This record gives sequence, C-alpha cells and structure tokens, in this order.
Amino acid sequence: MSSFVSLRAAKVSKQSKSFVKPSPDVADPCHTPIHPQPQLNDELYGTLPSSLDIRTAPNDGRGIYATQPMKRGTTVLSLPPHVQALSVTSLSVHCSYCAAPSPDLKRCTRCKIVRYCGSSCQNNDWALHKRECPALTRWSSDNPKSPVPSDAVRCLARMLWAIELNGLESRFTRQLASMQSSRPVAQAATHTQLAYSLVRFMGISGPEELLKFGVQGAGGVADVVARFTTNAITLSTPTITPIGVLLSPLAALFNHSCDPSAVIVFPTLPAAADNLKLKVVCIKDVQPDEEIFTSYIDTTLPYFLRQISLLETYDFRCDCTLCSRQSTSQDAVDPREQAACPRGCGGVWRVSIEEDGAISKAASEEDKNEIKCTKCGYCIPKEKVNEVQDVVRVGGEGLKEAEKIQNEDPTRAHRLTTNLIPLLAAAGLASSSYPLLALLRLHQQFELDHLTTALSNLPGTNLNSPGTETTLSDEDKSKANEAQQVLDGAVQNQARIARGLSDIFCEGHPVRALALAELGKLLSVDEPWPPAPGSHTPAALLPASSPTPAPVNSGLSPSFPPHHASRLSLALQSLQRAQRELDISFGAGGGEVGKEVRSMAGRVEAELGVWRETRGGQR
Ligand SMILES: C[S@@+](CC[C@H](N)C(=O)[O-])C[C@H]1O[C@@H](n2cnc3c(N)ncnc32)[C@H](O)[C@@H]1O
Repeated sequence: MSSFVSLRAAKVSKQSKSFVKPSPDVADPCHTPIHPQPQLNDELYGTLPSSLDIRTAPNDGRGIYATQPMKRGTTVLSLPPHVQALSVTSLSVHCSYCAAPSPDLKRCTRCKIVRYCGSSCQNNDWALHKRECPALTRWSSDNPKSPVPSDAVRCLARMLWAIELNGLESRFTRQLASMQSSRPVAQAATHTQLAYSLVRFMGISGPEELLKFGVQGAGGVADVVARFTTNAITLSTPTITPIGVLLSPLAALFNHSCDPSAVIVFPTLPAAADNLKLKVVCIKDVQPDEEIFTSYIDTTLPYFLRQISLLETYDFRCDCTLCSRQSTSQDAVDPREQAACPRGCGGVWRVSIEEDGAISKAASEEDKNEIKCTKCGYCIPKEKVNEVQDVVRVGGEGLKEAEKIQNEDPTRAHRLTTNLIPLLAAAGLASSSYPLLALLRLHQQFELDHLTTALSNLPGTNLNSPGTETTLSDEDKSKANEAQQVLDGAVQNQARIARGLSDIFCEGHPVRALALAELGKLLSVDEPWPPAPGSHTPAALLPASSPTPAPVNSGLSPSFPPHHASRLSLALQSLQRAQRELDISFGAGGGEVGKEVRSMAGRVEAELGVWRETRGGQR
C-alpha cells in the first residue's frame, strides 16, 4: 500500500482514480468477481459494514466492493490498525501509542526512545513495548551511528510480538496471515535487508525461537517481510504528512487504481489515550457492485513511472481506466505529461515520459506519425520535441538529486529546484507535468522555511499602521520588503501547485484539497509591506473547481498575487473551495484541517468586512 516512510519517503501521496466496471455486454473475465464467501469472510474479518463486501477476481485477487450506492465524502471504514510504528524522525514529536503530536511527550525512562502523551497511552502500549524496550536499548548501544531501527523493522517486530500475545490461532493472527504476499524481483535486496535487521532487532538466535511467532525458519521470515511490504499502509497526519507505517489486514484488501474512488486518511489524530483510527473515505460516488479502489503510489507520476513503481513494489501491472486510456489512446493528453503548443494557441501536445525522464517508446512511435497540437493540429517540430526531451531528462535527474539531498543539504537542493523550475516552464511544460509539478512542490517546502525566517525577522511594529513608513529604519524597511517578496513568491508557487494538482486529481482528492487550503492560508497572511493600492486579480486565477484541460503556462498574470482587499477576497474564495473539497476528502467536517480552514475563512471574512466598511474595498 502506500509507502512506508523510511523506505520510500519520496512517494508519499495517496492518490486516486475511479474504476469503471466493464459494461455487462463486454464481460471481462479478469474483472468479473467470484461471488463473495460470506461465512468465510465473516469468520475472518468479523461483520463488515453492510455497505461492503469482499469478493475475489482473477486479475487482482480479493478486493472490496460496494453493496449499495455511496456518495463521495462517505466514510466506508473506520478502524484501528493491528500494529503501527512511527518513523524515526516522528518518534520525538508524536505519541507512540495514539500518534497525536504533542510538545510535551513523556519519554520511556528505560529505552529513552519511545514517547507518550501520558501514562494512559503508555499503559495501553505496555504489552508490546515491554518486548520492544529491551530490543531498542540493545540496538541503540550496538549501533551508535543509527540508534533506532527503521519504522518498517519496528512495525514488523511489533507484528510478531502482537502475534505471540494474541495467540497463533486468534482471529488477529489469522487476519495477518491471510494478507497476500508479493515478491517482486526488484525488492529482493530490500526484503533481505529487512529480514536480517528484523531478526537482529528482536535478538532471535535460532529457528526454534521463531516458532512462537508462527514463523518457520528463514523462508518464513522472508514471507513475513514480503507480506508486510505488500500490505503496509502509510500512517499520516491530517495534512497527509507521513509519520510512520501500519498494518490493517482489512484496509489492505482494497486493490489499487491510479484514479481511485477512495482514500485512506487520518482526518484527526486522537485526543490522548484514544485509539488511533484510519478511515477509508470515498472521493467519488460509488455504485452497487462496483469495486472500491485506493491508490498505493504517487499518482502524480506519469504512466510509465507509475507502472514501474507498482511492478517494483507490488509485482503487478496496472490496467485501471487511467492506465488503459494512456497506454492506448493517442488523443488523450494526460496533464502529467503535456507541454504547450509552441504556436501559443492554448493547445497542448503529449510528452510521453519513461523512467529517468526519457521520452518513451510510445513517443518515438508517435514521432513517426508526428506529434500534433491537440487544438490547432500543428505538427510539433522534431527540434522542439528534442528540446523538451532534454529538459525533461535534466529535470528528472535534478529532481532525484534534490530529493536525495533535501535533508542533509537543503541549500543545494533549494538551489537546484530554483534553477530547474524556470528551465522546465520555459520549455512549455504544464505545471501539472512531470517533473515540473514535483519540483514545484519540493521547492515550496524550502520557500515556506524561507518565509518563516523572513517573517520572524520583521520589526515588532505594525507595519501597516498609518505613518509607519516614516518611522521605520532603512534596515527594517528592507526586511519588510524582503518578507513581502518571499510571501508573494510563495503564494505564486502555491497557486501553480494548486492548479497543477487540480488538473490531475478529481474534486475532493485530499492532495488537491490541501493544496487549495494552503493557498488560502498563504493569501490570508498579513502582508508585511504591500505596494501602493490599486491592483486587482480576477478570480479566474484560482484553480478550476473540477479537472479542466490543463493550462500550459503558470496561468498567473504578472500582477498576481493582488494586494489588500483583493488578496483577502481571493483568500476567502480559496478557503471556501478548500472547505468544500475537504468535506469530501476527510468526510463531513473535513477533519482537523477542515476545522482550521473554516475558522480561518471566518476570520478573513470578518477582516474583509472591516476593509469594506472603512476603505470601501480599496486600500
Ligand atoms: C494490499 S494487496 C490487495 C489485496 C489483495 N488483492 C488480496 O487478495 O489480499 C496488494 C496486492 O493485490 C494485488 N493488486 C492490487 N491491486 C491490483 C490491481 N489493480 N491489479 C492487479 N493486482 C492488484 C497485487 O498482487 C498486489 O501486490
């Protein structure tokens, strides 16, 4: 399922696509589910909600189907995980039992690694931590350079200890044992490394010690690891920031689509001592007998990269409606791989992308037939295709490098994204296109850090109060001016990201909804040093509310973002749209972010009211 933090940190987003069932007159034997086996499923999983059914199909095994119509925004499952482990970097910030963040976590006095909100979470976790604590202590003294094993290793160990605790014949254990295991060749080295670390972490010295966990020798360990990697689900915050990994055999039964009809989310992290719960929420309307799909990978990736990612980790080729359309259709230009018509007619052409950013074989075939603009039919000259091919390749390499060094050398990574983005945009790549969108998103992380610093350097006085300009020192003016520029740059960047994501994802996809919320938040930050009054920005600059043919340039006018009341008005629109989408992504109320966005929209509305009253909408 979605990546676990320490192994595949770059592939974090939960993405989506809806699955269109084959029409009854075109029966596809691979997609025709074998009928449910209610007794078997009830026995193993307990009673499922009556709206869901487990069925088996020849091409993708067991899957979860709807038994009744469900509207987008419906929570179809809500359940605690079997086991979970926080990523190494999240251990000091989140409670190891309920995963809630807290500045005041209490550290286990023995291992000094695991932390809890309070004694109730600590007590709830004790049965497992009692086994984990000496293992962590031993590991940290044996490995001073890397004192905590990865979340994957710790989650695997917790799974085995939980099996021992619950008993080999328990439903808990049988559910875990029933999870499918895939062993893609590309994962062999990772699996071996994980198996080795697991045995070392648990202090297992011989095959007989494995029997109490129901594991038979080295082959059994390899199988446990393969089952884990096939079914692991990313534990994330309400803003979809990955903070760990978990196992939930029931949630793992959802099969994958690159355009899923549901997402696995954590709309709120629990109040202290409550159980952590994952939710599966429909982001598209689902019909009875339709299979419900989630997504296992970053679906902002273009077709070939998605296929490689699924094959390497889950050992299957995706034939979801999006992939089928993209592999066969010459007409559809996916927003993930498109560039602007060089004639500037507003049309686009398809830049088929393979691994490492090379133009795909499909494109070279298309090459023979000529690649044409979808709007004016202009044949894209060979030189232009080559130019974009080179730029995409360079951008793809730069992205990999920037992702790799982002933590150890953020300055260099930031420089890379700063230099590459204009290069890709100048070649005509759409903001939704690979690798431009990924570079914009990474770049924004650095820009937001920069913004925090710039805002914290501001003088304490209210910069916008009348007469301030005359009393400020030149140094303060320059700081305020710099902060304004950084803020405007971050708003522009976020608008491009929100637009790119809106072209890729359906309305209500959490990645898209959160991008809109972030745009609204940035637009509502107090302007440190706005320019003279008078600029207006048309609301059309906001990303479209449903997927539209992707714009090929940034779509931003030179005067974007506007200032003063126009800016606040745009902030309000963005927050209100985010609110509507969050209600779908996280279910009614929009979870923790929905709550925050609603209260922010209220504040912005009140502020706008004051502007209108005191200044007639102008500065
Ligand atoms: C997490 S499991 C999903 C549940 C699984 N079908 C089962 O029977 O337990 C992931 C595995 O299901 C299969 N799978 C999931 N989605 C698929 C798809 N769209 N096409 C083919 N196989 C798929 C793959 O074998 C994959 O490794």
